[in-house]
Amino acid sequence: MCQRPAPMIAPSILSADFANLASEIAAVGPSPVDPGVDWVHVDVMDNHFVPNLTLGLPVVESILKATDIPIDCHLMITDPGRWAPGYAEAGAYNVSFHAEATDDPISVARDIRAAGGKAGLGIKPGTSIEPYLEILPEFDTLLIMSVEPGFGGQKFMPEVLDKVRRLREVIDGEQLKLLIEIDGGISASTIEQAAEAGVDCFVAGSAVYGGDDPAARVAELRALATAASSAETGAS
Ligand SMILES: O=C(CO)[C@@H](O)[C@H](O)COP(=O)(O)O
Repeated sequence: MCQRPAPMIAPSILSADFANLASEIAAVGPSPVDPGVDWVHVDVMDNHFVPNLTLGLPVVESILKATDIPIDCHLMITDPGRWAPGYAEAGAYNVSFHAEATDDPISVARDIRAAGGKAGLGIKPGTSIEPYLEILPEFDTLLIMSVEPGFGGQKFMPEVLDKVRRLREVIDGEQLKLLIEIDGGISASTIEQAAEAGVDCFVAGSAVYGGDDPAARVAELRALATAASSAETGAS
């Protein structure tokens, strides 16, 4: 048992109204029900790495001008070495690319950090984290996918929590400064088990933007994650 930082909530705008991104992001900012989300999660998909197409750097640049909330870019693209540093240069706080998309994750991570961003490594549900454990210090975030990347609104895959537990053990044992982020199917019914397994940052798309009160949904998720995480670590 050890104390961990308060759980972070990162709404995914994949489920927001793309014609009104500035107001959709403002809707999860500080409000009477919640202090405001920790990160806004932006899914960049290229229709090559995943069978879907979303948005790219020009839209991220506009989002960065529209909000002060740190932007968490999740690149579901081939050739991240070519594109990822540009998102960090533009001002994205965290830039995650996929382990399955490159043979040289260390170089990509170093280029993101050199461009001023935090570096994240995305891991698909079927990918083992074992080969990556020895390069964890190269990263600031490990993004564990709990659905197959590509679409919002899919069912949470609880089996990926074994990877979260393993990571938690290594991070705590080696006292690494690394956040575990989970993405896919996170809702009021699944967030507690993810928090108990050791997740730090929770991405939620449809659970936040699928209803008519995103701030209330964020507050609910935050309360559930905080209670479950505190029970697990023994924090009061
Ligand atoms: O990266 C992805 C999907 O590939 C996610 O960020 C989704 O946006 C999560 O959506 P929900 O599962 O929370 O609806």
